[in-house]
Amino acid sequence: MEIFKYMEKYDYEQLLFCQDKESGLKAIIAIHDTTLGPALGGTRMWMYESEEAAIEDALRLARGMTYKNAAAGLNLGGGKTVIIGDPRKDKNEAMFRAFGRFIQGLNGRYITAEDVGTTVADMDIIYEETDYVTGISPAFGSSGNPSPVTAYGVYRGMKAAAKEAFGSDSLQGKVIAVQGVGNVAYNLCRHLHEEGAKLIVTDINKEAVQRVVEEFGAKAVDPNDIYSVDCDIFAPCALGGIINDETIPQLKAKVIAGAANNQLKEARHGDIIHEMGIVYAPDYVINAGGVINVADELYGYNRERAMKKVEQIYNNIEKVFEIAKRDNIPTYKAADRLAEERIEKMRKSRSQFLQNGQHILSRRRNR
Ligand SMILES: NC(=O)c1ccc[n+]([C@@H]2O[C@H](COP(=O)([O-])OP(=O)(O)OC[C@H]3O[C@@H](n4cnc5c(N)ncnc54)[C@H](O)[C@@H]3O)[C@@H](O)[C@H]2O)c1
Ligand SMILES: CC(C)C[C@H](N)C(=O)O
Repeated sequence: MEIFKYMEKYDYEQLLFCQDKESGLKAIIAIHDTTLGPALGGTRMWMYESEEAAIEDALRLARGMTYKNAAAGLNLGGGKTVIIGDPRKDKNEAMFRAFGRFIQGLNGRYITAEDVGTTVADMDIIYEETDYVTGISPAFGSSGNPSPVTAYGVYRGMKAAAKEAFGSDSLQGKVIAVQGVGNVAYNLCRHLHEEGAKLIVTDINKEAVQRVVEEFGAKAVDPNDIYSVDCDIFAPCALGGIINDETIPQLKAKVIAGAANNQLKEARHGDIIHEMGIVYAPDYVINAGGVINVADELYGYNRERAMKKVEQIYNNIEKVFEIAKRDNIPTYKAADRLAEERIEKMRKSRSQFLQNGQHILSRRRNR
């Protein structure tokens, strides 16, 4: 992989390799763009097949956070970390403390939080070494696990997408196929069940499936069958890349709205579903609830204020649909336009000189 060539292509600012032999830490921090503010994005721990795969994932996810934060209206740039290792076996306290010191060394250019393979307990350890971490325990006056809030945002965005497709945002009686019923989707299923939706679910984890079957009366299907079930809405909440050449011909849903990051395998798949008349709620707009919630910690966490912002995901999805119609483009491109327009406006206004510009985190210290 030609790293500088790749960084230049998507205009990345910085890529850092962090190594600590004693604890086994091998982390890669990617900072994509800090035009809007410090880069905020989670830390993923995963058993990557190669170092190249880890670098690619860090870079791709960091850029995704730039767009997610911009489209959500946050004054934050985009970054992400990947730690190479098995989250079930390779974690230890010294590793997260060493990682916390590396973050501290960046002096606020990057702020971390949870992602796949990391937990609130891990963030609490990082917090021993640095202030630049969010998603820490409520015991510290913080926001805790972002997943239930992400789920609420997906629920709100799904309602906006239903309104676009069916003329009403009510999900009562709608058949919704949910792929993956982990941390986010379990909570999503609860909201959908409470509104009277009918759930069809799948997961490779049988216990997770059993829980939603028992608690929410969901019908279970095999993982390979979820794409072709008769449903109104398909909610991908497990993996990326699941909207692809193999799955698209199977889809019967009129709406795609779910939590998973990077749902389109390639951009052209967004064009194909657009041509088919499927209403697609772009992933990084609908799943921004978690980052909106943790970002509120930077102002001194207030749950009510954070949830009000998460409610706005409904309006953000509507905005995407408006841009798509205005410019006659698919919704995934409209989402990019929403984010890029905001970044460009700020880039221009930032050319003004500002003496003693305060860092966003200084507000947290002064409260
Ligand atoms: N947690 C958050 O706040 C958050 C925020 C934004 C985006 N996301 C994205 O949402 C998705 C879900 O996140 P999560 O925190 O719920 O993760 P999770 O690991 O708790 O849940 C994912 C579930 O998908 C299942 N799964 C994996 N492969 C599958 C397959 N082939 N078929 C069916 N099920 C499969 C897993 O067994 C697991 O139960 C991820 O893509 C994540 O990146 C999460
Ligand atoms: C900051 C985190 C809550 C980000 C979350 N993992 C996401 O992908 O949006």
